Amino acid sequence: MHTCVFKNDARKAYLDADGKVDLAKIQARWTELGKIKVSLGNKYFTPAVVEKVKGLSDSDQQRFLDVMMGGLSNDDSSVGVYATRPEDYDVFSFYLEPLIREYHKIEGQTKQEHDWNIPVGEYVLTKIDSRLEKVSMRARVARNVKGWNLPPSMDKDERIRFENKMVEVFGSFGIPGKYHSLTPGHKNEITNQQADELRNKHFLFNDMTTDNHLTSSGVASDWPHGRGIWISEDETKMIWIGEEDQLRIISIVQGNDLGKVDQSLHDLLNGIERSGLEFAEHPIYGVITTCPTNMGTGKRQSILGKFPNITKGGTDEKKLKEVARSLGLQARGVGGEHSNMDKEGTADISPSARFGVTEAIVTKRLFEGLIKLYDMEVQAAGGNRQNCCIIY
Ligand SMILES: Nc1ncnc2c1ncn2[C@@H]1O[C@H](COP(=O)(O)OP(=O)(O)OP(=O)(O)O)[C@@H](O)[C@H]1O
Repeated sequence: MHTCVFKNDARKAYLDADGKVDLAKIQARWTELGKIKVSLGNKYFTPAVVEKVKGLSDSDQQRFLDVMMGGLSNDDSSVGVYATRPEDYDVFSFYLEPLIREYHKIEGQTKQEHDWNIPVGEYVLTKIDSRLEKVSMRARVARNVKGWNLPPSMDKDERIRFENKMVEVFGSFGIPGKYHSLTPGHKNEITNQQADELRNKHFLFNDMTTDNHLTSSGVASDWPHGRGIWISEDETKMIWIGEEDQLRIISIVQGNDLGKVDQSLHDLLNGIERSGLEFAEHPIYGVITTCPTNMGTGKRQSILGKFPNITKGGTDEKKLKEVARSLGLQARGVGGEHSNMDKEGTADISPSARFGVTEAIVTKRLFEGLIKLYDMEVQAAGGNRQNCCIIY
C-alpha cells in the first residue's frame, strides 16, 4: 500500500544543517520532477522567483517552502501549491499571481465579482431529457474565515479551537441541523461506522491521511482533530470543517432545477454570514481558498449522471474527461476527485471555471455544457436516445 508522508517529515529534505530553507535543494527537486511532469508550481519556480525568495525573512522563506510542499512531494501534481494563510497571495504574489492567471486563463485586469442572482425555473434538466427528473445535484463553495491560518499551517490547537467556534455558530444560525465531529472525545463525536455511513451518502469527506497531496502539504495534519460535518435536518445542506479549506459549504438536492440547489446553498451561506463570521476575501482574486484553483467564487456545481456510450461501458473514462474538458467541464468518478467511474460511466460533471466567472455563470455553464454533453452521449449511442441510461 502507498504510504503517505506528512509535511514535517517531508520538508526536512529542503532544509540545511541549521534548519534554514535551502533553495538549491528545492531547485534540484523541481528539476528532477520536471522530467516526470511539469506542474504549474514547477513551471513558475523561475530564477527570478528564487532571487525574490532570497530577499524574504527566514520565516517567510519557511512559509514559501510550505506553499510548495504538496508539489515537491508528488510526481503527479498539476498545480502543486497551497496557500498556508490568506496573506500568502500578497506576500508571494511574485510566484502565485502568474500561476493563478495561467490556471484560470485570465488575461489583463480582472477583479472577481459575485452574483447569486440565479433564476429558478430556467436551468431545468428535464428540458435536456424528460428522464432527467430526479438527478443528484450538488453545489459547494469553499470558504475560510478572516484571522485564522489556512488548513496547511493550522496546528492541532487552532484546528480544535476553529471547530469549537463553528459549533457555536451552528447553535445560532437558525437552520435546524446537527453537528457530527470526528475529533476524539468531542461531545458530538461519531463512530467510524457512522462516518462511513455519511461517506456512502456522499455527505462526508474521505479520510485525509490516505491522500499524499493532503498529508505532505500539511492539510491533513493532526487528523482527525478539528474535523467534522454539520448536516441540516432535511439533509439538503451541509458544512465540512477542516478539509482542504476551513469550511466547505454544500447543498445536495435531488431534483431537476439547478437554480434550486443554488438557492439552498445561498440560504446556508447567508445564515453563516449573519452569525457574524467574516470570510477571507482578496480584493482581486475573490474568496481566498487554500488551493489557487478554487479562488474567485470557490464554487463547484455538479450533477451525477451516466454516460455509458461515451465511456464505452466505463472502459474509456478518459474519453468522457476529454469531451467534458472541450466543453469547459470536468468529469470525475462518483467517489470524488481522482476516483474511478463504474461500468455505466457514472460521473460527477461540473464546470471547471471558478475565477473570472460569477456564481450565476457557473450554473449557466453547467446547464449549457450538459445540453452539449448529453447530445454527444446520444450521438455515441448511434442517435438512439433510449440507449442512453442517463440517471444515477
Ligand atoms: N451531484 C452530486 N450529488 C451527490 N454527491 C456528489 C455530487 N457531486 C459530487 N458529489 C460527492 O461529493 C463528495 C466530494 O467530492 P469532491 O471531493 O470531488 O469534491 P469537492 O467537495 O467539490 O472538493 P474538491 O474539488 O476540492 O475535491 C464526493 O463524495 C462526491 O461523490
